[in-house]
Amino acid sequence: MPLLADRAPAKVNLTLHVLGRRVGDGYHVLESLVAFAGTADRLTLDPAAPLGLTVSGPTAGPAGPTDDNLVLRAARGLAARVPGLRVGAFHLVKRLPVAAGIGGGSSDAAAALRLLARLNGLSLDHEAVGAVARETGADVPVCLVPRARMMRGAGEEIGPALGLAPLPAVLINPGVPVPTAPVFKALGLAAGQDLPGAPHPTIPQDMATGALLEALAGARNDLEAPALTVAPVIGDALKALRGQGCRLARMSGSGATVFALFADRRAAVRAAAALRTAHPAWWVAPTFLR
Ligand SMILES: C[C@](O)(CO)[C@H](O)COP(=O)(O)OP(=O)(O)OC[C@H]1O[C@@H](n2ccc(N)nc2=O)[C@H](O)[C@@H]1O
Ligand SMILES: Nc1ncnc2c1ncn2[C@@H]1O[C@H](COP(=O)(O)OP(=O)(O)OP(=O)(O)O)[C@@H](O)[C@H]1O
Repeated sequence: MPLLADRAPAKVNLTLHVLGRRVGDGYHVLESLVAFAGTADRLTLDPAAPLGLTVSGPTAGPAGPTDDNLVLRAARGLAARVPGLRVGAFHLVKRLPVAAGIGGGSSDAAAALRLLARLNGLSLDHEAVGAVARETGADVPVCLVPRARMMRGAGEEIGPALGLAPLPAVLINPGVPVPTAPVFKALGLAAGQDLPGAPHPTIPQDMATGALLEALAGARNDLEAPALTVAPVIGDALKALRGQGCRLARMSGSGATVFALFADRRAAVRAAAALRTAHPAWWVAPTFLR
């Protein structure tokens, strides 16, 4: 059987409202419009070999020990739940920045589940696939079918694909890894506490881009302020994007990656070139979000 291959695109939280913090597991309750970039890691699966993983690519080192990789955690989780599951040897080409708020590890795990589902003729709606996605990380369920949609709860409630027009964008990571847990902690919510704030705008199916941009302007990322206390360089990255004549600039997830939306692809490519010249050490990616 030939190699199976898939892409693991970067996840971008176009909005991220924190509604409060749950009693019990202490996870935060969110409402987030999530979209996916063209920029991606790449994952292959060789079904002729035993379960394993090799990693190459520019961010293979920062992704940490191979045995702890979310690709293997997801694969082992699915094998434990589905008797007789066919597995294989994965190879990950890691390009996305790590601990960056763009869910690279989550998207890799979701790609592993898609490849195993394909190899075994399983539907992505299979109960075991959903359960393993939730166990592997809060962002994994939304990455299973990477199309713009709403995410709620702690990440386990996934809305339908919204059919938005692709948004020309630039992603920037200023090179500082920002782990997720300390950013949520810096919000300072006690278990059971709500975070007051204007409600999330409704995003209907097939929303026109102009109306979407208006809705996005009226929304926010509640993790931006706490992330700025953890990594002040995020402020420099936002300022650099805003200097490029974008329609909207905001942080994704728990940072440090920030994104800007542009009127068209040419404007995004031009801004990316200028940002690379001004900040050669930053990761800069012009892309479409969809
Ligand atoms: C910030 C987001 O990226 C937005 O999409 C996600 O909510 C985080 O997703 P993730 O990195 O896959 O999160 P996990 O690896 O499951 O959790 C990392 C840590 O973040 C905190 N966490 C995560 C998700 C959530 N809804 N509330 C939380 O408080 C918890 O302290 C947890 O220990
Ligand atoms: N395939 C993987 N890619 C990246 N990191 C991985 C992977 N597997 C395990 N990890 C570990 O997971 C941690 C978080 O990595 P990741 O890049 O997914 O964070 P993130 O972009 O902040 O995610 P999120 O937006 O979901 O919070 C890293 O510290 C890394 O050691």
